[in-house]
Amino acid sequence: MAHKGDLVVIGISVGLALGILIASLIFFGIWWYKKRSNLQQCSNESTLPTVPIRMNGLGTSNDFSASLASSVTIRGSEHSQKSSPVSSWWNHHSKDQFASASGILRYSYKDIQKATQKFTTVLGQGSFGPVYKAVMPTGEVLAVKVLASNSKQGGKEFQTEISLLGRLHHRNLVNLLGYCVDKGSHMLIYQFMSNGSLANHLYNDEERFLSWEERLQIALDISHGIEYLHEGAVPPVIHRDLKSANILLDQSMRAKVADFGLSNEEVFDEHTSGLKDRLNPKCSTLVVSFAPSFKAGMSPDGVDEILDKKLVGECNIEEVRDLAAIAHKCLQKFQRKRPSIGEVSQAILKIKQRLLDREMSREFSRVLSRIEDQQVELSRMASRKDGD
Ligand SMILES: Nc1ncnc2c1ncn2[C@@H]1O[C@H](COP(=O)(O)OP(=O)(O)OP(=O)(O)O)[C@@H](O)[C@H]1O
Repeated sequence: MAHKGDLVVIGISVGLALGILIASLIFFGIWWYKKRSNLQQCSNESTLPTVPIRMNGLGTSNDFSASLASSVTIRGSEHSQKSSPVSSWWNHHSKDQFASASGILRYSYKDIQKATQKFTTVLGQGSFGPVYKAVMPTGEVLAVKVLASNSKQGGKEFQTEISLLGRLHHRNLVNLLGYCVDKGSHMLIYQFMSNGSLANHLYNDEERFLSWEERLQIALDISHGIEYLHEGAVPPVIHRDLKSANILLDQSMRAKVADFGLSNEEVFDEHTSGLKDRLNPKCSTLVVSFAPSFKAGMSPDGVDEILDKKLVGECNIEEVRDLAAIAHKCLQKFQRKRPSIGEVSQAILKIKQRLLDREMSREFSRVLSRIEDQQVELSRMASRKDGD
């Protein structure tokens, strides 16, 4: 017969064992429940929309899709995404489901028709098709590029522009804000650039004169935009149609690079030489800023001959020469002799810094001379008072 003390020990042990078992069951139950609800949440998120589709220019619909995410490479994301062909999303996903993971909104044909007053607000005409100004019911002003139905490369360009611009965001690039695929029309919707193209400002005498300071800033803006395309985008993007018509100016005359219709990611070949033809687009970056007729092979000393006549006497010729020297380097025949776009930006920044220093010392001497004038005036008043 068991001893009374033994029974107590056995009872406590059994109790402890049961307690541990129950605690483990509770712990396991909570863990399992949490895991299950996490999994459920993840599967819900993967089918959930990332971006609302705007309908009628007002609200948002519940028609969402994350489908583009697989075909769009966002900076810092896995390189493997690059292998998704641009056209695959177009062929394999319903148009109604398409929405970009990068915040591009979808508009209906009716929205755009209304916002462009039945397509009467023409801003210009490019090889892609006409561009219209659109005022949305919210007051937002946009630029709508309509893909001409007879455009040869239009369909492909349209796909390229959406997939490229959807993932490229920089203050010196004209951002794609939306698109419209409706009633057989394809449209791209961009931020509106109220001061139009740089080409217009350079070649149209009726446009306001661009000062040297503004031109230098425009060159810097362009080089920053291109630097982002070459060195910030993954994979890098080469514009391939960089010209003053594709540089647009905002209300503060700050420049943004536009029109990626001819951009082509295929120029990047990571297995061979990296960026093929790496520096070609850089050549035109600076040239537009001061001399419409700058030519390859021209010495930077010849800059006086090609300087925009409107700038003569209105700029610091040393700064002009320095900028010409950078442009000249960009036009070198051999690629290895040309600077990288990062070097170009740095070089322009230095010129801008000198310009700012010059402006500051000019302002300083202006203030000094004002103080001197006041001192003279004060001593004159003091001597007059002494005379009284
Ligand atoms: N986002 C915008 N904001 C304001 N105006 C614009 C905008 N985009 C284009 N435009 C105007 O529409 C015109 C045509 O633009 P588009 O980009 O279609 O052609 P392009 O660049 O002039 O020529 P191409 O297509 O041959 O390169 C531009 O010159 C500009 O005046």
